[in-house]
Amino acid sequence: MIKRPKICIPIVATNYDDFIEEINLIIGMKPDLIEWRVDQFLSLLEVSNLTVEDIKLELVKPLMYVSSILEHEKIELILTLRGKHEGGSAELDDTVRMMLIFWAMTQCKIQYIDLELELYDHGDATEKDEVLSLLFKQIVNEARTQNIKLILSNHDFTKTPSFQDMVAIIKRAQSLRADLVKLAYMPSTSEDVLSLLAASQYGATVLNQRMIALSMGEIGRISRIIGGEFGSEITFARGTYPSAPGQMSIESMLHSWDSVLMDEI
Ligand SMILES: O=C1C[C@@](O)(C(=O)O)C[C@@H](O)[C@@H]1O
Repeated sequence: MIKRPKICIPIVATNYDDFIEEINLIIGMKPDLIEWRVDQFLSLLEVSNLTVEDIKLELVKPLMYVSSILEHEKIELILTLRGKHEGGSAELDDTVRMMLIFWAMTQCKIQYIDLELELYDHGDATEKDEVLSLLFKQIVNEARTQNIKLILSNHDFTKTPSFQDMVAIIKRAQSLRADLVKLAYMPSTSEDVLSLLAASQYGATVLNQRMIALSMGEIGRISRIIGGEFGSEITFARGTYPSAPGQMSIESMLHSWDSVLMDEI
């Protein structure tokens, strides 16, 4: 029987009214998880002119709303405040971003936090890097204390790394105590999709690492349906708007699984 991963739908609203409308629509779609893309929510604000406290004020209402309504609906929440260099939408400094993530974790019930692995692994040891590494460790510790699952992620919207590079990324994230490692890449060829799935399976079976693996765009779409067979535990479907190229509606996803299962062997 084909293994179905959990389905996550992202909220990509850019203001509070749209946010409320979107979340209620998405709840009606009955996903297993909802990802709040906080970077999208902040994307129309001049965040570089705001203090961290100002940004917290913008976030507090939607944060309380999303966490309480999802707890009531028994849908899990992934909080993502992604950096620009990995496809995020807000012009936020990495340090501010990490401070906001940490703060959000202390405000309400969140089940998963998504952090780019790159936030920890970013080359030269400058003073700023040290601050970032410290904040990274604080977030990891807070996640442990509160039993929030830590997703360490890596994205590339232009290409797919080699199989060896993907395995190295999984091992690195594993050494930083990731609960789940997420790989999301754009393929140029179908071989890239195969490599991504192979890396996911290697992570899940050989490295014993919980995985999420997505190949984006049109060629990659198949990975969103069959990823479960290759160890990927969560797939992303489109809600009101997609948060990445290639996302399908939840109905198409369920339909594709049903049609494979219903056809007798
Ligand atoms: O990392 C991912 C996966 C994703 O990029 C996708 O390809 O569906 C969508 C993002 O919202 C999420 O954070």
